[in-house]
Amino acid sequence: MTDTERTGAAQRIDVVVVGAGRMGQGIARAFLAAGMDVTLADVKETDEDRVRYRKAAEQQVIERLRPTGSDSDQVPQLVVCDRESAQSRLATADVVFEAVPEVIEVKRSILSWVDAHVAGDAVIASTTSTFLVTEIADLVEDPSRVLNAHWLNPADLMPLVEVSRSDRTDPAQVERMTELLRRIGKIPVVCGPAAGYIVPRLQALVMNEAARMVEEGVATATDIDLAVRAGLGTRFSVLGPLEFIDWGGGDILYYASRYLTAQLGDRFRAPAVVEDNMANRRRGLQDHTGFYEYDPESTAAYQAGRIREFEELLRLRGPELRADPVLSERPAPPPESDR
Ligand SMILES: NC(=O)C1=CN([C@@H]2O[C@H](COP(=O)(O)OP(=O)(O)OC[C@H]3O[C@@H](n4cnc5c(N)ncnc54)[C@H](O)[C@@H]3O)[C@@H](O)[C@H]2O)C=CC1
Ligand SMILES: O=C(O)[C@@H](O)C(=O)[C@H](O)[C@@H](O)CO
Repeated sequence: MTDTERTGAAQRIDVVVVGAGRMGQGIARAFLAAGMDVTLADVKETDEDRVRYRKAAEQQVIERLRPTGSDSDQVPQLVVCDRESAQSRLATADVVFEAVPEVIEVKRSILSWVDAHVAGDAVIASTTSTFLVTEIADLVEDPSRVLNAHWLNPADLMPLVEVSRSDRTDPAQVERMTELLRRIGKIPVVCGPAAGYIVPRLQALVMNEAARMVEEGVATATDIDLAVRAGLGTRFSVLGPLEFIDWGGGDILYYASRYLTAQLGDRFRAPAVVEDNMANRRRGLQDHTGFYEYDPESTAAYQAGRIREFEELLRLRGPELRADPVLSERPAPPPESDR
């Protein structure tokens, strides 16, 4: 496809998803829901009944598809194909999402196969949760067209997609990917080749700390989950964590981190930027500067806007948060002395 064709408002973009499992199906659904055609390629070579596998994958994509957000009357087309048919699809692809298991040998073999068949100017995106884009880039001949597109699960529902690029990724390919993601209603963020992107890195700390609290008997799993849904999660869906440092006060985080470090250990130590902001009176709203700059003239309006977002969120989510828990907890094992 030429650049002129590509820049047209309603231009067709050939999307091929390689790997028809949980993420591949979700990604396919995200494109279909936005009114775009998609090819979902099942490329595993095996004696198993892959015809049946492909039929099941197709059924799962279609069954869970919600009404399309597109204005077009045209029904988007899903093609679920095998390795052989995928080759011709790759030859005309604009964008390829690799969604095979998180095993580097499998990624290597599939990406090298993709590389051998894909159109010369297509962008190749890995959905890997862990491998750095710098490692993925080494698996194809032209690293300038490689990036990671980390969709969150469930891929069709979660708005965020983290796009991770290496120094070798062509910025134009990053732009092309973020544009495409926006076109299907996703919210892309761009990050460098650092382990854990943004979300897995943050959520691993939260999830491990929650598990640790169960282990230590601090609270029940039900109460910890409710505390996150009604507290942390509710707040962080309106105010990002850095915005909340400024909102609540960088001084509070500075003091809290010292206390928690003394009580619970080094994993709570604040980074230098928090100490530095404290020392230089960049404590957020109160100093009109912190991680963000605040114009005193418009601060009240900004705060009122965020409060309205809270109210709207609670209007929608309040009843679910107050409902009885839907899960029953696994009873804690007896103490070792009783076993
Ligand atoms: N499951 C999750 O919650 C998330 C997964 N990811 C990432 O997405 C990628 C795909 O993960 P899932 O969809 O969960 O995996 P999955 O196991 O559900 O699907 C993998 C697909 O690859 C196929 N496959 C298996 N072995 C193969 C081989 N040797 N050659 C070619 N195809 C093969 C399978 O038949 C299946 O269609 C991974 O890199 C994973 O880390 C990213 C975010 C969340
Ligand atoms: O947030 C997601 O959907 C994914 O990033 C995952 O769950 C990853 O597989 C990882 O964060 C698991 O801990």
